[in-house]
Amino acid sequence: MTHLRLYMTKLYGVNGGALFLNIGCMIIVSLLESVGIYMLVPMLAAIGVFGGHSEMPFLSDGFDYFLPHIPKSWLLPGMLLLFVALLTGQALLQRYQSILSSRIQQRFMRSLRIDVYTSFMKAQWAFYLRQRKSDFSHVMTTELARVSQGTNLLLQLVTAVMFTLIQIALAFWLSPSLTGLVFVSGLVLFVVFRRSIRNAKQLGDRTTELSQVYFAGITDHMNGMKDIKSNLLEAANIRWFRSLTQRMEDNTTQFVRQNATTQFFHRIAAAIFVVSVLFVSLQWLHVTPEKLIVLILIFSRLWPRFALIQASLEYIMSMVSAFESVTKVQRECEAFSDPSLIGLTSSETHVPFDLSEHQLASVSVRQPLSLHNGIECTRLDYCYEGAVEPALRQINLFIPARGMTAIVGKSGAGKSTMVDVLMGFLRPTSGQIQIDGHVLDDELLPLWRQSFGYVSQDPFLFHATVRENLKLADKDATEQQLWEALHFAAADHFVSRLPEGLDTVIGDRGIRLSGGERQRLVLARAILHHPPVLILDEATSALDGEHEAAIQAALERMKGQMTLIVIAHRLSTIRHADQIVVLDQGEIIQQGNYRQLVEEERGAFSQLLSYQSTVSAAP
Ligand SMILES: Nc1ncnc2c1ncn2[C@@H]1O[C@H](COP(=O)(O)OP(=O)(O)OP(=O)(O)O)[C@@H](O)[C@H]1O
Repeated sequence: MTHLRLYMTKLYGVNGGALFLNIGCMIIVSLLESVGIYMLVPMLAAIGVFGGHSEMPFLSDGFDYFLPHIPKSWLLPGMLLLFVALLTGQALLQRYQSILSSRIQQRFMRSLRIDVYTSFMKAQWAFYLRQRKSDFSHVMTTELARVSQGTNLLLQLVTAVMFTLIQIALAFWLSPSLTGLVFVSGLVLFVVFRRSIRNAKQLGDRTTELSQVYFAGITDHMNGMKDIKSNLLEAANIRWFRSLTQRMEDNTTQFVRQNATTQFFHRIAAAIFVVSVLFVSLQWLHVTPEKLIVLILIFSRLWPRFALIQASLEYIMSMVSAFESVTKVQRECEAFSDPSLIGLTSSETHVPFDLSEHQLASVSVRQPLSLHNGIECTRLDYCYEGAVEPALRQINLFIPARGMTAIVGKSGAGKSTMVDVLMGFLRPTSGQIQIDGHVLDDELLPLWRQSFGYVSQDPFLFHATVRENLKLADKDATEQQLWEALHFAAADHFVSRLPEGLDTVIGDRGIRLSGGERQRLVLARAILHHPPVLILDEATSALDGEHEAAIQAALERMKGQMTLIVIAHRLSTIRHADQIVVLDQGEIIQQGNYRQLVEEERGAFSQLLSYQSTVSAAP
């Protein structure tokens, strides 16, 4: 119920007055429909079915007053014309109301999509370490689609309820006792089937769970296709997929079976009910034939609405689960909101979900810090959530501006964690980082985030052209600047050989390029906006000797202009670093330049070097 209330509040928050306008239109459409039904009586009277006289309320007086004044030959055409005019008016209004309903639904969905997507974007990196990425795709696609369907049904439900209430009022006016009877029967049916609404919610929860597993599974399998193929896991995966889709099929069938059963009982009840109405009206209540015609017309239209209300409620309850999972993810994201993206909070805008272009531009324009002295880490600790041992402990380190600092160590030593903490993606558990003497806090973080370029071990490229991928870093970069950056990253030769040069579309995540080519493109992108700090996390691991030497030479040239922080497994690449920091189990165990560290023969660095030379000398 809390989620249903939240949902309604949001629906109203986004659409405001349009919701009331929609309800107003629904009331008028329902009223016009009732008048249409009611007009059948004078029409039938005009044909002479009731002998030219009617006992219907209002109409009897009307007939007595108007009929003598209207020429008989005009009566039927006049009535028919009025009937057509009425139905045309109703159809026009209904058209308007359908469009309005759709706009309400679309506007609400857009708002919800933007809210959820914005909260994903605003979440801190630490949040993504805890979550399966497929859960986000699942929420953004399947769950939001279910909420959209639910919203449509909700609006239909409101229409059905409006129609029902107005028709009941009309029926009550014609025959209170008969209407009372029908109303009580409707309520009894509703109470009898209340359980099925509760069941629908449970089935909806299970649908959410199953589709989450489905989504996570196919995402993992697509990402790990090479491993699946190389380990002959195809058959096992097909078996898993069959079993899961079987459960999904059973769940949906169970829901539809329940819904169909409810509908079945409603239909049986409708048949019994029409017969009973006829019997009770004629035998005991002595209802006149014209009233009976109108009442049967009303009730025969009303009863399917009862059934529709019941069916819609079941569907809506199953959709509430989807809304629940959307709001859950959104709340979790908000709990991990990144303070450096505070500009994306749009509560002060007129339309809360709609960030203006200006706001978006203001948070995406880079205004980097210029680093003068350096970055100082003092007694820095970092422990991952749920981990027993800290990944970084008591790190005291000064990274001088415009120099090259290399971080090395065995696998799992804490190098990537160190870089993530330096970038402000992970907040230290204790200790602090100072940038030119200023503590890296929530206030400084937005500026700091604009001040570095980063190339990861697993560089990311979008399914777009080379040009579009590069321009993500600087949308105003000129052709010359693009080629300069490519040249710096030793990528100009291979890009110029691509079929359409800069305008060649590279595949999904750059899959059509080799690992080394991807790394070089991402490096070109990172330096395009001339960041004061450039962080390379194993950024040259996939390069061959020739290209690595080209990048080394370029980095050499950059020394003195920007601060370089490099994580490298291949120790030959950091020969010219100003300082090398050796990490082991999250601690700094050695520090100095290449020559100093090599001279410490029993030191960790010399050991790392000897492992590497043994490996590279092995036959
Ligand atoms: N998301 C995480 N949750 C929990 N522990 C983590 C997480 N990421 C890393 N760790 C742990 O933190 C420690 C340091 O990991 P980190 O990735 O920083 O090492 P690394 O030196 O970069 O290793 P590699 O050279 O293999 O990339 C490791 O023990 C690792 O298991």
